[in-house]
Amino acid sequence: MRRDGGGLPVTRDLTIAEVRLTPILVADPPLLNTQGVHQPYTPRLIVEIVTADGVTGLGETYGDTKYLEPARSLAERLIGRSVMDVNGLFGIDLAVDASRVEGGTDAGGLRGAQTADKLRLSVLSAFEVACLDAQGRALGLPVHALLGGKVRDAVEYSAYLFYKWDAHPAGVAAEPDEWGAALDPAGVVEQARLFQRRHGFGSFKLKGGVFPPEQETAAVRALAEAFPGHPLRLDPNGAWSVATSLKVARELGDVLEYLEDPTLGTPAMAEVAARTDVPLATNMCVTTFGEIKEAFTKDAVQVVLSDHHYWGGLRNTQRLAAICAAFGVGVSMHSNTHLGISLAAMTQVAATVPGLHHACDSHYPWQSEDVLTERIAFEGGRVAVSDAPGLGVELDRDELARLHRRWTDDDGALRDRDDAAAMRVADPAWHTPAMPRW
Ligand SMILES: O=C([O-])C(=O)C[C@H](O)[C@@H](O)C(=O)[O-]
Ligand SMILES: [Mg+2]
Repeated sequence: MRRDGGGLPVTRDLTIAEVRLTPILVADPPLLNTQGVHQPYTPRLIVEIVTADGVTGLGETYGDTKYLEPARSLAERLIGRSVMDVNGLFGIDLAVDASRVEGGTDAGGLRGAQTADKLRLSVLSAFEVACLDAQGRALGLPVHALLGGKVRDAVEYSAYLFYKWDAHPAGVAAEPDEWGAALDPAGVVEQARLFQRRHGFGSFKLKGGVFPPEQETAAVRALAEAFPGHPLRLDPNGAWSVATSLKVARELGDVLEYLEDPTLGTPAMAEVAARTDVPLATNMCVTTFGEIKEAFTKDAVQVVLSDHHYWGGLRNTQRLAAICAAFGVGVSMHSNTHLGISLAAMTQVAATVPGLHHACDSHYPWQSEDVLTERIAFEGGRVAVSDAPGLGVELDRDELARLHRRWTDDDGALRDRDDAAAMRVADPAWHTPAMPRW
């Protein structure tokens, strides 16, 4: 218990008095993936949980409409509960509209199967993080201490390379983009050099599934020549058949740290894994606890990329890491257009995971806008683990208001991320590709 200067216990009223939900639209460059291209602005939801004596905890999650509806219902039901009652939070019967999700895939297929429970957890995770942040601020402890303590002082991230255009299509309102185009091996290497110069990253992941595999293989070869000995990954988001996956694994086996989701679904991943020594990583076929058994018993994946948003928060991320350790499966982190609150949360939990042997993914360098008073810095590709109370970040209210105004001003076209629709602006004939594409 904290004590005041005279040694007396300080009592805190940790009852939740207010919950503020702020949907925002943040700038996103024209990054290409197998579904299409990123919209010029992407939705996020910022959660603030305020205690009776004025401590505010921050959380962040996906901001599409399907997340906002359950978030609003949850926010109302939290008033009067304690920020300490995180187990109780997960026990709240949070009804989500299953018809919106069941049988579908997440983000047009980039994040695996969508289920009502995964949607529920993706919402709850932001509230869990906000509760932990509030607890930490109230108790004067960093979130990692609330999670059992850090086992490292810095968390390594990888450069997340994308094929990209130099700008969004003509006529589309967008923020200036200083990265330039990357549409061939030379462009990819140039982008990697920029990432290394700006942030010191030592490992590189290329988002693939955009061009035929020969072109992407050539880009990874060019990276291997430019950065000899550095860990490299290629992630086509399931765009390849088993045969194509095996061909790429043969051609790049000597330079790849792992291949990420070369093909769709656990059975196909297991087939690939059985016939190559290249480790397979996933943020698509193992995205929920229910998917673990089949994948691990079939030895379909060797690395799971956790994402605290859809796995249901920081404590579930620790549980996932423990299960992976028991099965000898590696663990790392998936990332998706998140801002600094989530990067701080990822860093706090990653600091507590003992067997984290792979650099985590982060889109953060692509996000030119943030809602923090101070951006989080990568030094030598690492984020220092904050020991400040809570997540160790502060909200920039003016920026939050500005990005929220962008959301309210939007006619609804951008409030639900749709990479295929964004691609149709440039190519009206574009449709979501049938998988496997190659
Ligand atoms: O598979 C992955 O690593 C991702 O899903 C990350 C993102 O969705 C990425 O593909 C994107 O945003 O285009
Ligand atoms: Mg992936």
